[in-house]
Amino acid sequence: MWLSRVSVDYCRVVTHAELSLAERVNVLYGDNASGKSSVLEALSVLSRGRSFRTPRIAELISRGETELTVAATVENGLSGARYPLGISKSMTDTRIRINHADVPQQAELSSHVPLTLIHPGSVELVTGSPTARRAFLDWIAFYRFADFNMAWRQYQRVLKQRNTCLRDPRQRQALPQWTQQLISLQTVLYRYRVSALAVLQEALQNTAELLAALGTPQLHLSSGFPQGVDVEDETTLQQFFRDKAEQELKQGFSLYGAHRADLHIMLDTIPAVRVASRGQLKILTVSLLLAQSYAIAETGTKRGIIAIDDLAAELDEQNQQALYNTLHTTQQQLLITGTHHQPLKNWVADAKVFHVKHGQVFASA
Ligand SMILES: Nc1ncnc2c1ncn2[C@@H]1O[C@H](COP(=O)(O)OP(=O)(O)OP(=O)(O)O)[C@@H](O)[C@H]1O
Repeated sequence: MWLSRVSVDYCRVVTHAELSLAERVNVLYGDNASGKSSVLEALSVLSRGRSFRTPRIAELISRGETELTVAATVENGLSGARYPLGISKSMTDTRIRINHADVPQQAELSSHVPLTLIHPGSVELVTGSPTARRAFLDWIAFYRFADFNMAWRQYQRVLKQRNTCLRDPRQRQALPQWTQQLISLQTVLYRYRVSALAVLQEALQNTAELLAALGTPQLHLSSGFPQGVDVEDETTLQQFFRDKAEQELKQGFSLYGAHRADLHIMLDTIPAVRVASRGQLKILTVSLLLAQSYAIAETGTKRGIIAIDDLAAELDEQNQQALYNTLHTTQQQLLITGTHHQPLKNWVADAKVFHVKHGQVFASA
């Protein structure tokens, strides 16, 4: 899938923009604060329902306005289908439309916009908390496995109920029931994540040039239980939760389970965050995110959308060249932003170029 047209209304400094995109490479250049990232944030809202810079929608809506809207035309390369979709978000309300019909859930919209975003803050994937890494892996599972989203949502619901039971003595009698449900879902989620990791590892081979100097990272999934606990064995988990009952009741929330899983990213058996330089962390992050995009794109049309905000940030010329070589061989639709300096020169030659100026977007001739 790729986007042939995108329109953005009232996203930060961008009050209105229309972009007629190229199927492969699109470059958005402009001065600092001109609105390049705002356009990518708008795409992030379309794909994931939120920005990559803030969880607060109020910060995203242009000052003085009450609602932002992002609309696009999706082209499905394989089936030849073309259809519009869009999302409007106010402080209190979200409206989603796909092919002229109202849709209640963001997940449905996300499934039509397989976007991977790479931005200067992305490095938190390696350096930050496990939350980002779980979401990273789950995003692959979401696109690759049809029933993953249902299982994931069910898990969130069960976890919430179980935490209420742990916290509130009046609800305590329902604890065994929610614990059992939580146990049943452990295996399901764990297996999805193991499969997502396998897909990711295979896709990572496509980023070999980028990783040449660094070596391929070792990726290990931890289940959210102490090492040695077999999450695929219900009896083991039942006994485990019985043993931990006192500890969990004391804390008042669920201390173990898929919501505590992590994807450990290692270089030569040491956590990457402890050995890699800042530039190397960036290379590693970019490789992982590209692999994520390839993993997602393997379904259906074998295409996805990759948006890279501020491509040049912290990459030396050799790594920029390696990134260029890597991306050049893929089928993905690319949106790349940067200031109009040296780093974009590689891309501009075969790209559709947009100039972003004071929140307006102009297609270059
Ligand atoms: N809610 C808002 N309404 C209007 N303008 C906003 C809002 N939030 C932020 N801005 C302004 O929008 C601009 C943000 O631009 P953006 O981050 O998209 O720029 P950019 O072209 O990516 O810049 P850079 O090259 O520096 O990364 C800033 O000037 C910021 O002050």
